Amino acid sequence: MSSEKIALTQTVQKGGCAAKVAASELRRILQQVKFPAAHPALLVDGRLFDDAAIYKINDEIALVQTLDFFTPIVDTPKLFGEIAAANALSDVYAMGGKPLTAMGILAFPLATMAEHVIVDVLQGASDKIAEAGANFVGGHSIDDDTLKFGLSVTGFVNPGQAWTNAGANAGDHLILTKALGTGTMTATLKSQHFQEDDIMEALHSMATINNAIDCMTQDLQAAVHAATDITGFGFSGHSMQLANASQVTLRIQTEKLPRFTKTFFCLENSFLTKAHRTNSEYTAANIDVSNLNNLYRLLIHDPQTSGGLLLSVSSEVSHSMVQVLRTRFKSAEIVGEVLPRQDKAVVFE
Ligand SMILES: Nc1ncnc2c1ncn2[C@@H]1O[C@H](COP(=O)(O)OP(=O)(O)OP(=O)(O)O)[C@@H](O)[C@H]1O
Ligand SMILES: [Mg+2]
Repeated sequence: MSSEKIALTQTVQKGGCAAKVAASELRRILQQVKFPAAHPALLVDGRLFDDAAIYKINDEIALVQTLDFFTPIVDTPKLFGEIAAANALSDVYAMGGKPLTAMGILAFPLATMAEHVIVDVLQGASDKIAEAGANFVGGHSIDDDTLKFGLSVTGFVNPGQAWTNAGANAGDHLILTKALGTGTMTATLKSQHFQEDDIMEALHSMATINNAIDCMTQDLQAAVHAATDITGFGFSGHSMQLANASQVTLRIQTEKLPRFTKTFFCLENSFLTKAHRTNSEYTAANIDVSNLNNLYRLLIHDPQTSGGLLLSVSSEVSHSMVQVLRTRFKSAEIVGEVLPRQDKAVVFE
C-alpha cells in the first residue's frame, strides 16, 4: 500500500474540526427545528449538546451513538483516516462508553483523486477501529468535489454508569488528557510553513484514541462525575458547555493547560483558523479571561481535532487518576477545579 503524500490539506479550504459549523450558528439552527418530545428511553439527546446520544435498552445496557466527519486535516491519506476515526470514536469514550460498531461516511472526488488515496484513508480508519476493539461494519460513499471522511459509531454503556457533561460537582478536580494546539499546528500545514514531520507530536496526539476508560479500575471509572472531549469549539467552548450543563463554575489554572512544544510558536506567528474567532465570540459572555494575555486567549480558543477528554473527577482520586492516565496520555494534567456556580461558567486564572 502506498503511503505517498499528496498534500490533502491543499485540496480543501478548511480542515478537521476547525471546519465545524460554529457553535452559536449550530445552536440557532437546531433551535428552529421542531423535534418531538424525547422518548423516555432517551437518556441524552442532541438538545443537551452532549457528545453523543444515549438510548437505554434495559437496566444493564444503553446504546451510545455519535457521528463525525470532516475534511482533510493532514496531508497523508492513511493518517487522515486514523485521525478521523480516533476523533469519531472519541465521543463514545466521552460518555464512558465502549465502541462496538462503526460505519464509514465518505465523500470522494472521483474525477481528481487517485483511488489509492481513499484505500489508504479507509485502511487508516480500519486500523484505528480495530485498535479500539470495535468492528468496521459498512458505510456509504458519494462522489463529491472535495474529500470528506468520518464515522458513525455505536457503542454501549451501563445506563447507570454513563459519563455526561452534566454531572460535575463543586470540589471536583479537572483533568485534561491531551495537549492543546492541534488547530494552530495544522494551520501551518495548510499554509505550507511546516511539513508533517515538523508537527509529529500533534499528529501522534490526534491519532491517539481516547480510551482513557480502558486504563481505569471500576472505582476510578465511578469517580468520573462528568466528561466531554475537547474538539472544534476549543477548550473554552467545551469547558463552558460542561460548566453550564452541570450548573457549576470551572476555575482553570491556565498555565497548567498542557500544550505541544510548538503550540505557542504557531500561535505567536498567527497560524490561526476562523474558529479562533468564532470560539472567542461563542464564549465571550460566559467566561472570564481578564487575567489572560493574548497568547493564552488564543490557546483556550484553539479548535482541537481529536483533542483530549476533560474529566471532572472526585478530588480524592485526581492524583492517582492522573498517574494512571499518563501511562497512555503523557500530557495528562490536573488543570483546575470545580466551584459552586458563580456569574461566569469558566474563570481562567
Ligand atoms: N446536523 C445535525 N442534526 C442534528 N443534531 C446535530 C446536528 N449537528 C450537530 N448536532 C447536535 O448538536 C450537538 C453539538 O454538536 P457537536 O458536533 O459540537 O458535538 P460533538 O459530537 O460532541 O462534537 P465533536 O464530535 O467535535 O466532539 C450534538 O448534540 C449533536 O448531536
Ligand atoms: Mg464531543
